[in-house]
Amino acid sequence: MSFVEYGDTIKDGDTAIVFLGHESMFPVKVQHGSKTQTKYGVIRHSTDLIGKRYGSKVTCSKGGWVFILHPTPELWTMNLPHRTQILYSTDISLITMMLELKPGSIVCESGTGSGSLSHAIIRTVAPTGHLYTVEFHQQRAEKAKEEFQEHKVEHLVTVKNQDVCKNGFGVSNVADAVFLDIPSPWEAIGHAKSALKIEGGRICSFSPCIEQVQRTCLAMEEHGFTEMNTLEILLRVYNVRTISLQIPDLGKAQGTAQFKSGVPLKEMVGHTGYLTFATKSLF
Ligand SMILES: C[S@@+](CC[C@H](N)C(=O)[O-])C[C@H]1O[C@@H](n2cnc3c(N)ncnc32)[C@H](O)[C@@H]1O
Repeated sequence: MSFVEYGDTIKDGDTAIVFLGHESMFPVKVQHGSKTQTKYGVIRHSTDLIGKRYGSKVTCSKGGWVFILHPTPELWTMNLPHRTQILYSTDISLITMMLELKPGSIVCESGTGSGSLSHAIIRTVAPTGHLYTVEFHQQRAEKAKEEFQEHKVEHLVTVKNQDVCKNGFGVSNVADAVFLDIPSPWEAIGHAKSALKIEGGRICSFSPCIEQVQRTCLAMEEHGFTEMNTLEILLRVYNVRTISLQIPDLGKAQGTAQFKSGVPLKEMVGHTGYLTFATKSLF
């Protein structure tokens, strides 16, 4: 198993996703001799997991069953241990598209945080690209490194434990794209410009507050970035329901009829943050 290559069977040392339902799943580190408790009973790694195919239905000790899924960056985002606020797949998908990331891209990111975005970037730029990710909190940087090793993507990522606003990304003129998710991104715009390729590239900064966006835009302008654009993405989820409606009284039919209808959820995830994109141009 690796987060960038699909493996058919579950192996000792893999990170697998135990899927109990859409609202209930968790990651598990597969280890010979280990056991995992679920509400359906125990899963014994040696007999129930190792050697089974990913996607298998596994019966737990109390007779209930779960699916064991191959990890993906999307599942990891939904299940990872939170050490910070994280970016979710809705924002990540826009970031990936607007930064024009693809296999082979070189990307700089700060801060690493819980590694949610990092895993998605790594999967996109594999097998020939690279992510340079900078995190000034020592334990977070170390934990991220450890997870990248466990997920067998360490050859695609370099973790640096330093302050990006003071020391930058540790690389010059190599990046196709730079992503910032830090409280004062305007202090890192100069370093982002130096990390980007001489001939140009894309930058994105994520900030929850509009005042941060204003300062970041001013800094981007000062450093000659162009095509500046700030977007906010809101996800509106619809439930498909069967509803009953009164039949209009046109003289014949009476009563109610049943229809399928798409009904938006009463509550939706609100503002996460503003995404400011810009281009480093040669001129
Ligand atoms: C909100 S989290 C990033 C979450 C990440 N995007 C994810 O999806 O998991 C922000 C991180 O930036 C780090 N950070 C803040 N300022 C920094 C700086 N100047 N240099 C490096 N890291 C910084 C924090 O320690 C924190 O871990």
